Amino acid sequence: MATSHSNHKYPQAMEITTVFCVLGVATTFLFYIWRISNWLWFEPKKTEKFLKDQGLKGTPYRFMYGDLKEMAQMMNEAKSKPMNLSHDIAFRVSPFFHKTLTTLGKSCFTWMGTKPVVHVSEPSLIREVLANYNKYQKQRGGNPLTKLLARGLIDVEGDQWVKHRKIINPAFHMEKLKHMVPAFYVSCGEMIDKWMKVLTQESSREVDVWPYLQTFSSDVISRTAFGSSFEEGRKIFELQREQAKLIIKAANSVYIPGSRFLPTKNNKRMKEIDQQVRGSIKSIINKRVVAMKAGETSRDDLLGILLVSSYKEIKERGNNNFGLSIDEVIEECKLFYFAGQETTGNMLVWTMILLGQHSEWQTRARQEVLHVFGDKKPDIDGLSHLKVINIIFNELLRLYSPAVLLRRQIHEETKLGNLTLPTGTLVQINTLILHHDKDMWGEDVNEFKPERFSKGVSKVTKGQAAYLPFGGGPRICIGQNFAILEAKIALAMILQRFSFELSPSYSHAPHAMPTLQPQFGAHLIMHKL
Ligand code: HEM
Repeated sequence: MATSHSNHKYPQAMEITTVFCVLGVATTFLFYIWRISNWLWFEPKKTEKFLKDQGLKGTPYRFMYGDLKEMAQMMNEAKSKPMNLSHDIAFRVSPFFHKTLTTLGKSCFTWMGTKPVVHVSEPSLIREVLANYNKYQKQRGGNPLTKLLARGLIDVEGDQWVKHRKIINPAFHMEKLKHMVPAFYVSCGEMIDKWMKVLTQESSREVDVWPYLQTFSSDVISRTAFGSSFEEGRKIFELQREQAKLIIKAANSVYIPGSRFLPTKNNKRMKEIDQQVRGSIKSIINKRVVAMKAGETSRDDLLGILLVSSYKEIKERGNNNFGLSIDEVIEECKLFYFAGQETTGNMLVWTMILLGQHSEWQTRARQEVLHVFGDKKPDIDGLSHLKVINIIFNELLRLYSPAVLLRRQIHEETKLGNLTLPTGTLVQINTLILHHDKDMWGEDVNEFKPERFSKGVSKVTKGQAAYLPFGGGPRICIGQNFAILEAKIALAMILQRFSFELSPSYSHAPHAMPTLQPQFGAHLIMHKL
């Protein structure tokens, strides 16, 4: 009896267990469906309403991609042909943001996938965003593989940022930069020799100066970062360049969590490059550490200064946590390439293109260089007398700012002016669009007029945060002086030996990749002087 009773009970228990299992699976399934629907639809729609209710205009949220597809489509269209020779370039460089800000107003919102992007154009609010680096942090999320290009100072927050910035700062003091001038001479001398060779048969000839300037600015970083390990540095740079292309591709698509582990061709190559780059930098650092421990005096390259500064912090504070680990030093070295090479190369290429177009300014700049240095190498003291070149650079960095936008992200609900921004919002400052804003700069905004800066930057901007080629606030570019010094020396040396004008084959096509570059090169007619 007992047996038959229990036989009867077990199937019943099994049924109940099965029901619970099915219910459990169904609940888990529904939970994930709910979470995914929330992430892809309900949250963005709620945010859209929240922002609209505050009177902010914006693009309607579109499932999963937000505005990404339209952005890519508009960018491809813009890229498909050059533009006329005008400095009104924002519509080509940032077609989607330019169109949106023109139609919806300078303060509005758009969508990077599921994330809202609030565009900030009011100088007082820009100042607030840039000043509060703890509230407005660098953008997080997306494809983690994009971090393979560079982390380091540009990517850390809070106390970590304070620590890194303190250790790296000495490398960019004017006093230290002075020791880097010979590296600038050698790299620029090599570029000029190459142009001279191209021009051996004729006194003038068309040259696409863009690849030469890219090699110049990467050689400068290799030499100033690694000193005698320059050749190894060069190889690292080539790999980083390939990495940048793969990363731009990854960053411009919607990231499906976990997809970085898929063995796709892109993913595999990105990881391979990362290993090679890290391995090469590590071996340079190890050699240097061994040499330093053996009593060799530190070198005046960025790596040497970084190591000394890090050891000094550890010694003074008596704790390894105050210094940088080898991994962190590797990241800082990678960052020098990423942050310092392309930007400075771009600054120089646009300078040559603009001086090739505006010959009266080229003549004035050359007269100044010859007056200050004659045909001698430009020395650091003389550089401070280059007033014309100063204002040319100011105007150039306004019209053709290498970094076209700054982006931040908030991690809790935050008040900005009259707006309340929900957690996770991206805040975007469209530097290039701001630099081309008529209301700020006047009717002649799209003209190349260096004289507008003759009384200094703050006179033109009336002290407002409206001119941001190097960013602003505490996280302003650490390499600003380095870049200006390098650009001044290079331009002075070029002007001493060549005059140049735009070639008829030059196609005007400014393009953000991710920094502002001439898409079809920089074809100039170069004349030996
Ligand atoms: C014309 C040349 C350059 C331009 C236009 C430029 C532009 C910028 C901008 C706009 C930022 C701020 C980014 C942000 O706030 O999100 C920045 C940051 C930075 N730049 Fe530059 N840069 C240039 C050259 C350099 C050079 C030569 C180096 C180093 C060798 C460098 C290293 C850095 C670093 C490490 C940061 C991060 C600073 C921090 O977060 O504390 N830059 N740069």
